[in-house]
Amino acid sequence: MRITSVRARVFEWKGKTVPPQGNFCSNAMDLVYDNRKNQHASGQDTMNTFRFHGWTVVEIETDTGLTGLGNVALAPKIAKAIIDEYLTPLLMGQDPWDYEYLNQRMYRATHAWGRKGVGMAAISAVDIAIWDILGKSVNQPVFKLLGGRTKEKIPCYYSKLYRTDLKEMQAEAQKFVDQGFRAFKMRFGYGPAHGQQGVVENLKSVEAVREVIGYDNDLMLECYMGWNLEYAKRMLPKLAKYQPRWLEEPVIADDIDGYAELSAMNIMPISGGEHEFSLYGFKQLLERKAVGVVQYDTNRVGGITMAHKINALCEAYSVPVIPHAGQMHNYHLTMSSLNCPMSEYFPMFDVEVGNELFYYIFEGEPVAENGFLQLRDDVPGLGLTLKTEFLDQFDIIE
Ligand SMILES: O=C(O)[C@H](O)[C@H](O)[C@@H](O)CO
Ligand SMILES: [Mg+2]
Repeated sequence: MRITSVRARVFEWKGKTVPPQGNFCSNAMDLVYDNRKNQHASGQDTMNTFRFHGWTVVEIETDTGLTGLGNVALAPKIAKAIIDEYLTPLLMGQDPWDYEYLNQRMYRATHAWGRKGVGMAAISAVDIAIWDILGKSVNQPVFKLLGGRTKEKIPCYYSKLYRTDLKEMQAEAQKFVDQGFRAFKMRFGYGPAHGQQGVVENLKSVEAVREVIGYDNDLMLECYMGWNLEYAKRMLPKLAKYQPRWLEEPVIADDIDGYAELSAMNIMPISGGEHEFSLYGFKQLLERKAVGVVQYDTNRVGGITMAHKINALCEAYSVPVIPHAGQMHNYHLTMSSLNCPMSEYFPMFDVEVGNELFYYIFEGEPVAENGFLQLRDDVPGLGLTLKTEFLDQFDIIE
């Protein structure tokens, strides 16, 4: 089998989006803008650089008539340029079954500038498309090529609960308790720039959500890189009584020592990884005991080939892997490893941050039932096709 074409298109959402309210989600930009209004000079909210309203879709064709689908959401236009300019020439005429060789070829060819961030995200999209082809070529779902079915079905956690009015957050939590979810991730709205008032607001929101979901359900807390070490050290003891399953990305991804210091406090597991890349990035996190839960995203970290290696590394360190975002490219990794206990799950909503956009582009994503997801044994490859229903709400950049 040989690769005959690589097509990368950017799907830019031009449909309705839900404008975030103030203090919607603490994030890495909070410390550098006017936070009293939770916005920066241009009047937009501080989360506005963390929007996923564009998505690059990769389609790889082979001489046997197969097409593989890949995707990347980080810096989609840049990812497309990297795929077109640097990766495609490395792939043409190659055998997709040489996926380790091809992953290494892309990783090493772009190593001078691409080993973190959008370089790895672009490689990820290509690698995911390659694995889609492999599954289709042997009429097996991708998870069967990675280790098979380790779970009858995949437990998943409801992920949203961005910081809004507390009653709204409680109503949202109740709605998904009623749908049978047993685990919930919420977002803080405040961080170091919001002072003691923000500390109080953060604690109020956790109290409010716990009040609804009780203590026989898991609660995870998302900071999205919006705190710093000093603030997190103050917050952890205050949060302990709420028994969170993990506290996510309290500091920026490069502050690995900060992660390690918070983990060493042993108050609650610290999770991270959605902004880390490559096998070596996770080797660092594990060796330095920075995280107690690893959350790479397969469409960022280097693709299925890289994620599969990281799954094995994490297993050796007894650190569970719960990939960022759910989505099919992650579900296959979770299904095929006993060290992946559950998946993140974003239900389909109106487009807000953009985690939901996946549903507007792809057909085939499993819908959670009673807090579980299912992957089918009889659907080859990733199990995705391109959706046509919302095409008119995208600008597509060829
Ligand atoms: O863990 C997550 O789901 C991510 O951090 C979200 O994609 C991001 O939107 C912040 O909630
Ligand atoms: Mg996160």
